[in-house]
Amino acid sequence: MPAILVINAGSSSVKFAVFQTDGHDLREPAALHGQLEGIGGAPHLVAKDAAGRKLADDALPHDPAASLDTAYDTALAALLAWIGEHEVGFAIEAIGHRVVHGGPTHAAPVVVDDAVLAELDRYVPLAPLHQPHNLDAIRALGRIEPDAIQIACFDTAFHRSQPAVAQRFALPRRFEAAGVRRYGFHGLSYEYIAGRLPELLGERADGRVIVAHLGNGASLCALHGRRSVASTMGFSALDGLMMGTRTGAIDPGVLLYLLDTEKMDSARISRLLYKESGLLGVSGISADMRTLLASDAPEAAEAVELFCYRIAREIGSLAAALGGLDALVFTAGIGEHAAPVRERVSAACGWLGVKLDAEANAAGQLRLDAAGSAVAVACIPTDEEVMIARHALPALRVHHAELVKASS
Ligand SMILES: Nc1ncnc2c1ncn2[C@@H]1O[C@H](COP(=O)(O)OP(=O)(O)O)[C@@H](O)[C@H]1O
Ligand SMILES: CC(=O)OP(=O)(O)O
Ligand SMILES: [Mg+2]
Repeated sequence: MPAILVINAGSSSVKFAVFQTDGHDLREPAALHGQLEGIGGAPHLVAKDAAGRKLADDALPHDPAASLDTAYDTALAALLAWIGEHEVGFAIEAIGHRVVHGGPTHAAPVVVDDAVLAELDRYVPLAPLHQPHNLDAIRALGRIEPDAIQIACFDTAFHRSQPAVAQRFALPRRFEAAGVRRYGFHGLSYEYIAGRLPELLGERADGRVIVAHLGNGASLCALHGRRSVASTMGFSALDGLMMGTRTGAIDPGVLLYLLDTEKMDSARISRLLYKESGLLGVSGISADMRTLLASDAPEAAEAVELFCYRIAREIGSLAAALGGLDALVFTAGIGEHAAPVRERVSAACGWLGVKLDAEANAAGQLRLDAAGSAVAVACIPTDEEVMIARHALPALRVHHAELVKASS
């Protein structure tokens, strides 16, 4: 049975899914899906079938002395071997990857060859927490499965529909020409959510909608007509909301202070902004929302307070860009599971007409707005993997057609 393997590679984990293809169509949901965590440390594989039954919950063998490159190769090879053993008859036709940064050129998925890989390497400094791992996964699978077609699907692509004013910085124009502009991220997640809106919101789906993707990385996207019109993330995945370990938007004067007065170099500042700040930095306890919500420490409470405050302020900003608000949608790890965060953010957006149904919120239902709420509120589990597979299949067909044309 032909199939598409999807890889969503993070800094220390890889989410994966295998979708069967019937002729030209994708068979949903995924036949297999799961997560490989702890690469470079103690790798652990969890896999489930289409019905959600657990097929694996295993520690994988690892060599503590191995480099991260070797650890990635070993972990991905173990994953492929596991897929081969557990689903007899899958023939992986293509591998679809989430690649966080597609730069100014890529508004659609692309088949990866050496030239594309070299171009995507240039965006590593713009997304240092993600891009290297996305590209490592492509390289590792190129070594392990040299005949499979690999297709990159970009987090930035969905935002290319934004008006020029939303993508522009107030810098001299030569910087924009050099690619210094707002890109926006989490696009595969927003695209998936945009596709679910009609069934959940009816005619409001095409109205003014703000989606809050609150995971380890967090951002907001303003949708109108289910297209991205603005986002809180900009040039890099650092801008906008406070995140697990990232600052979000910060007064650029602070960076000058760190350089000039604290004498930090750029590598030190980068570590501070990407890895030591956010929920982790403010709480001094953890980057994990579950730990903070369960903690009695005042610092944990202050971190959660700031997280929610920043979201509410940025919702105000995007509502201004949209000229009002018809619906608010929560998604990703925190958005889907942390009812207290949804409650606080919604309460702070009361002035916009948001009124939450406390019981529906506590139960994590799909629709959360109370009777009489001027704004629809929803909680929709995101699915970046299915979005990647939906992009990869047509890209693969086009690639095959081009090969046939070239050889005739
Ligand atoms: N039950 C829960 N309650 C509160 N927060 C949760 C819960 N489950 C997951 N999370 C939060 O979700 C975050 C991860 O979200 P996820 O979307 O998986 O992130 P990423 O894909 O960026 O790694 C975790 O850091 C954790 O804080
Ligand atoms: C772009 C980004 O921040 O991604 P993630 O949420 O997976 O860290
Ligand atoms: Mg994520």
